[in-house]
Amino acid sequence: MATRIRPSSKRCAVIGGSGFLGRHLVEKLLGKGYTVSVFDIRQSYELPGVTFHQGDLCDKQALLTALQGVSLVFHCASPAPASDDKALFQRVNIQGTQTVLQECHKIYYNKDRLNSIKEMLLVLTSSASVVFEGTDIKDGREDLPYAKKPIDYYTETKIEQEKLVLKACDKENGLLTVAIRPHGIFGPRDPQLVPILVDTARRGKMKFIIGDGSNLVDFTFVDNVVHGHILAAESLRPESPICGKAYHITNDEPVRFWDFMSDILVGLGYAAPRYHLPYTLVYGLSLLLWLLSLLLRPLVAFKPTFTPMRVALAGTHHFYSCSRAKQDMGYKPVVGLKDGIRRTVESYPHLRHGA
Ligand SMILES: NC(=O)C1=CN([C@@H]2O[C@H](COP(=O)(O)OP(=O)(O)OC[C@H]3O[C@@H](n4cnc5c(N)ncnc54)[C@H](O)[C@@H]3O)[C@@H](O)[C@H]2O)C=CC1
Ligand SMILES: CC(C)=CCC[C@@H](C)[C@H]1CC[C@H]2C3=C(CC[C@]12C)[C@@]1(C)CCC(=O)C[C@@H]1CC3
Repeated sequence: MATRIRPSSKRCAVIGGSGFLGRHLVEKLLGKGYTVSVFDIRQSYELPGVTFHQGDLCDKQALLTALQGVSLVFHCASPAPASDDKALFQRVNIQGTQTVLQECHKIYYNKDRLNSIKEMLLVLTSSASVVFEGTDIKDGREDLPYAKKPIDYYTETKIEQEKLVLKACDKENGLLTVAIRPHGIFGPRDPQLVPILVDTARRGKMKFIIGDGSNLVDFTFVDNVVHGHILAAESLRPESPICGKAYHITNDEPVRFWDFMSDILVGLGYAAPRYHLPYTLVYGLSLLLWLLSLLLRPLVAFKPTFTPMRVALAGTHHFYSCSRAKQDMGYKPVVGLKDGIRRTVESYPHLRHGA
């Protein structure tokens, strides 16, 4: 019979802990004296103080094993937004999240009183994009309605996932939940932003600015996102105002999308984009390409670089207010944007021009 592990407030689980954000979160938690169970479909590193459980989020038994002895769960697993596999998003983000909620309930109810879990705490990594429909958002607050026409399957399922988690918050039944909505996470080891940007530059496609280049966007250094998650976890108590709510976590320094991209590109030795293209033209073309890729899918598989979502992200304003997080949990970014960009650029020597 498996040994029962007594839960401790310094033991937690990170679902998706092998990923970019997950690993940064795990490292910070270890530094704060937590021991961590990582649950992920892959194992990408080893660290003292971390127990790895390799498995799929939808596998109840595997998940239950990983959550033994834990009363704090961070859920930051998701398929990559670049995928267009609708079934995968539904399975992982919706069914997988339902499984997480069920297993959290099970841990709470199956506790023999010796375990003395007061509450199960669940911190979900949602996304500020749950309110983004492809049009400008300026200083958006958490009370903006969810996107009625989500721009892709990723966004569609992140909305459902957040609704499920917030609705499950139930003080009477010992499950406390909160959702963190980061935006544009960047930093060392990010598999998306810098690699996509550099790849686009290396293919000679980073010459153009979509629109007039004045659109303001939030980019959030990964340490700030981690800080927001840990603050949320440590503030999550039955009497706390954060129970069952969503919180924007950003760098709180909106920046022109194209200035941010140029700073990274120039920092890595590439030329900044210079020529302007009209936004509506590029967006229209991206829609056409996307439709074409769907129609031709049975014959040829091609993935357009310029998806409608990416063009919308590159050509509109989308920045969010963090005043709710500041007020309810004392959030303040710990790393400024300039410093974050410098640290990020330095962490990618292999992506420098000519490397
Ligand atoms: N990167 C960004 O800019 C933003 C990310 N987010 C959210 O942050 C979270 C983390 O994102 P990243 O670290 O950037 O992504 P990532 O792709 O680096 O990490 C996700 C992790 O989830 C794991 N995973 C995927 N499917 C799984 C499954 N079926 N069972 C178990 N594990 C599974 C992956 O193996 C991976 O390690 C995601 O929920 C994402 O939606 C939200 C806003 C912005
Ligand atoms: C703010 C935010 C939510 C960022 C998320 C990260 C990615 C969606 C971006 C990271 C690199 C970006 C990028 C483009 C679109 C958005 C990203 C993928 C372009 C494809 C937009 C059109 C171009 O001219 C090239 C860009 C390359 C980098």
